[in-house]
Amino acid sequence: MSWIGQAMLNLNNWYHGVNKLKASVKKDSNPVRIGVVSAAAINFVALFDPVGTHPGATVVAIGARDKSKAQAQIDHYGLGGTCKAYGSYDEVVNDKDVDAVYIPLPNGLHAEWAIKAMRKGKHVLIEKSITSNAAECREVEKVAKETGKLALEAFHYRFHPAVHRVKELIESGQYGNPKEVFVRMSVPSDAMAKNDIRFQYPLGGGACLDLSYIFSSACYFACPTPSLPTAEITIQTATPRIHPVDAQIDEAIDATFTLEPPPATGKPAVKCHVSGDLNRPYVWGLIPCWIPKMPFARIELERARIEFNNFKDERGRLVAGSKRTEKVWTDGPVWGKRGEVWWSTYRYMVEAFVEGVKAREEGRDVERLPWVGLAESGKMMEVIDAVYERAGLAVRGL
Ligand SMILES: NC(=O)C1=CN([C@@H]2O[C@H](COP(=O)(O)OP(=O)(O)OC[C@H]3O[C@@H](n4cnc5c(N)ncnc54)[C@H](OP(=O)(O)O)[C@@H]3O)[C@@H](O)[C@H]2O)C=CC1
Ligand SMILES: O=C1OC[C@@H](O)[C@H](O)[C@H]1O
Repeated sequence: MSWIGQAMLNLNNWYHGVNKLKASVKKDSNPVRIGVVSAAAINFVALFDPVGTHPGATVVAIGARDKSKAQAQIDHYGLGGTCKAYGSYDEVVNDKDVDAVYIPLPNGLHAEWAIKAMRKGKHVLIEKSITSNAAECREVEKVAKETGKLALEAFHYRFHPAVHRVKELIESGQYGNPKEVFVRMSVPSDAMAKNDIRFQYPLGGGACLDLSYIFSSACYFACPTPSLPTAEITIQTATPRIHPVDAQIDEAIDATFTLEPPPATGKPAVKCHVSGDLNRPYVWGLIPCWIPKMPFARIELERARIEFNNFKDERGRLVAGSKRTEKVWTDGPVWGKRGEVWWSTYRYMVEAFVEGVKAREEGRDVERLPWVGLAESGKMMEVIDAVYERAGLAVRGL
């Protein structure tokens, strides 16, 4: 599945000449040294590519269950020289030359390895969904507090200036309060193997956890920041489409819920509708639906509608008010002056993570850094648990 993201990124990099630029990046004398647990398909897009243009970070170790797989990734992406291959995840979290660990494991293994890494003194960047369920997320939060380590869910879309601009338009009040939010995300038919990690219950499979952007973005747009962790969220409906070979797996999910911001915000409740599909059904049961559909968010306000196309991946896509289109690629209300037109959502995320790690190590506070706090990640896991319960499916990881 990650090959789609990789193809888009390669095109972007080719268009903007990013590969030449990577060759000329001079690393700082004290970069954040990142180790990776597993040779996951997403590693290039989410980490190797962004680190390639970041002077303050470097990838120093990859551990896979089979060492040759880690070595193959190092060779394939030209990380040799600075990056060690290990035949286990333990070796990565025990490596004293690793400052932070990126965790792109199946969702059901995130909590275990995030906790192990933090207990070994590492900061952690944890792929979405942060854990299998809310209880595990609370455990991650507890260990982050105990160890003083940073733990960040890799919700890359939240670091892009275009998303911040949409949020700014909503919160400015110029169009009134948000009333309804609709978010859709789907994957073309047959894009993933039948035994993909997303279709395995013991690994935390299912559309809710895999496409958790739909819950995260709907709630982010519906609730004034920073009150989301204390909003009242009530699931109205949750309709899964069950995977043909595993009755515990939601291959698709359609859910509605109301989000009531805390009374202190003075904001009214918002109706949310989210729809996620890991295997778009064949048209008339005959024709595979391979045409990519960009992730899409629509926010209905009292006096305008905002449509945000490709809200997840872009690179500054579009922000449309009632009758105009805005394109935002850099800077914005959260970053201030920062970024390049070719920075991916992941590049922005790595920018924030590295700055957060450096600040934590130096005992400094950072101002205005985009972030997804653990209280919010935990709240989203509560929503996903509740959707599973409402759908009559087991909460993952129990
Ligand atoms: N941010 C984004 O845009 C995206 C995020 N993701 C997230 O990244 C994570 C990984 O996804 P993706 O790269 O597509 O997945 P992959 O299947 O490519 O990678 C998962 C890795 O997990 C390891 N693993 C450990 N135990 C098991 C097991 N029992 N069965 C299978 N694999 C195991 C494997 O590591 P080893 O190398 O040791 O064999 C494998 O490389 C998920 O959390 C997913 O939600 C995925 C795609 C996009
Ligand atoms: O970006 C994504 O798109 C498709 C999903 O299966 C994947 O895990 C997700 O992060």
